Amino acid sequence: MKKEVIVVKIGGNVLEDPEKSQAFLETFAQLPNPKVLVHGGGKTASALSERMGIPPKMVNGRRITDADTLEVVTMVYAGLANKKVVAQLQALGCNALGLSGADGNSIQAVKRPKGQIDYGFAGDIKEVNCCGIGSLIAGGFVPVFCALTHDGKGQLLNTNADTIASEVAISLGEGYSVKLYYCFEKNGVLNDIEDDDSVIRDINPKKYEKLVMQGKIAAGMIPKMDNSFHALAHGVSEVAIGHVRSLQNPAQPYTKLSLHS
Ligand SMILES: Nc1ncnc2c1ncn2[C@@H]1O[C@H](COP(=O)(O)OP(=O)(O)O)[C@@H](O)[C@H]1O
Ligand SMILES: CC(=O)N[C@@H](CCC(=O)OP(=O)(O)O)C(=O)O
Repeated sequence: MKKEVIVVKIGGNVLEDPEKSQAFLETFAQLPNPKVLVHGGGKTASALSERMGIPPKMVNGRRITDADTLEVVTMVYAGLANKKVVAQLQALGCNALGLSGADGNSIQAVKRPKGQIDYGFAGDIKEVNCCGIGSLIAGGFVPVFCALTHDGKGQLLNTNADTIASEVAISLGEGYSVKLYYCFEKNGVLNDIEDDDSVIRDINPKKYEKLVMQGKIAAGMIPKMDNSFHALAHGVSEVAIGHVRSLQNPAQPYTKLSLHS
């Protein structure tokens, strides 16, 4: 039987709030090893970008990353956000090791080709170095990835953190039974976004399509769901979306994804 590993993604909405962030990190630190954390930071990047006089531009939930924006996101994701998370985890006794996709050649990507929209320095993942990540895990480290990849020719690229989480989970599937958990500020995928008690417990692609058509699933939830189904279709054993409470206590409601009804 394959050994289990959990890949957890935490978004910028939780990280921005010191109390929520601390509560999440305490729960994450208590999860058994092996484990991997992927964090976002989009909200902090947008705020710093504004302060620097570079108005953030998002299209379909993805950031248009021109050269100036790439500098901002590199400072925020690989610097401020990653190092804060790592230091807090260390304080909780979790041997976190902060990484961008360039470190240890962990995640290579290609610059997204210009289509109708030019996303600039945004990267589509080409290859995850599962051996490298596997040896860090085997060495007792807890890899903590930020939302940056590289193209192998010296160029850093901005890559959606939900996508990094699903691709890292898929690559680890070669050696492990992988659980992927998207943790965010709500209780799960909601039937009514205003009602945190309306968690949809199970979603398959057919139900997802219907919920999108009804306008019940929108915005940042769409890439999260697409990444979730992609991970399930490529060997990840279990994918869930929910609040940190359900990571701590599986009896709490959360959304479980499946490919079949
Ligand atoms: N049906 C839904 N249930 C829950 N959240 C939803 C739903 N539809 C859209 N959303 C939005 O998706 C967001 C989560 O995606 P995102 O902003 O990418 O989060 P994060 O980066 O924090 O992981 C929620 O904050 C919410 O506004
Ligand atoms: C290309 C692209 O859009 N990258 C994202 C990466 C950060 C991210 O995904 O952060 P959250 O998880 O907090 O949203 C961005 O710059 O916003």
